[in-house]
Amino acid sequence: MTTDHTLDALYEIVASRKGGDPEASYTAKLFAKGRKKIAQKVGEEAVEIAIASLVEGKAELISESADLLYHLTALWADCDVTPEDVWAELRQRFGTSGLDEKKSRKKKGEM
Ligand SMILES: N=c1c2ncn([C@@H]3O[C@H](COP(=O)(O)OP(=O)(O)OP(=O)(O)O)[C@@H](O)[C@H]3O)c2ncn1[C@@H]1O[C@H](COP(=O)(O)O)[C@@H](O)[C@H]1O
Repeated sequence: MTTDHTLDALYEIVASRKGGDPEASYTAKLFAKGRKKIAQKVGEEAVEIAIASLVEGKAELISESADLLYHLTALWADCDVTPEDVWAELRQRFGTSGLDEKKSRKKKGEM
């Protein structure tokens, strides 16, 4: 099953930068620095989100969330994980009860 999601599109672009020119692309430079650096960035961005949610505004939370998702796609690509692997895991957790709830909310006009 494929999804049509901004994160899928971002992942494609980010993954395509692997082995690219570090002078031409921040993402290529990040891959060149290695997994430790990418993982560190993911950790930093997660902390920045936590801080933004507590003491900064909604705009900062959105901006930091975008930074985290970008670095997370880079970490997935470096580890040969695809967004679909993660969506499949989420769908499995969601289970049929989640799908039933979605149907029922749609019927009630809540979605
Ligand atoms: N979505 C992003 C994106 N989000 C954040 N960033 C970069 O991530 C960095 C995070 O901010 P920091 O302040 O932590 O950066 P920094 O201090 O320079 O980072 P380090 O020195 O710690 O590595 C910034 O330099 C941003 O430019 C991004 N860089 C690229 N993209 C997208 O990635 C794709 C590929 O872009 P290129 O990297 O230009 O090829 C494009 O679609 C871009 O839109």
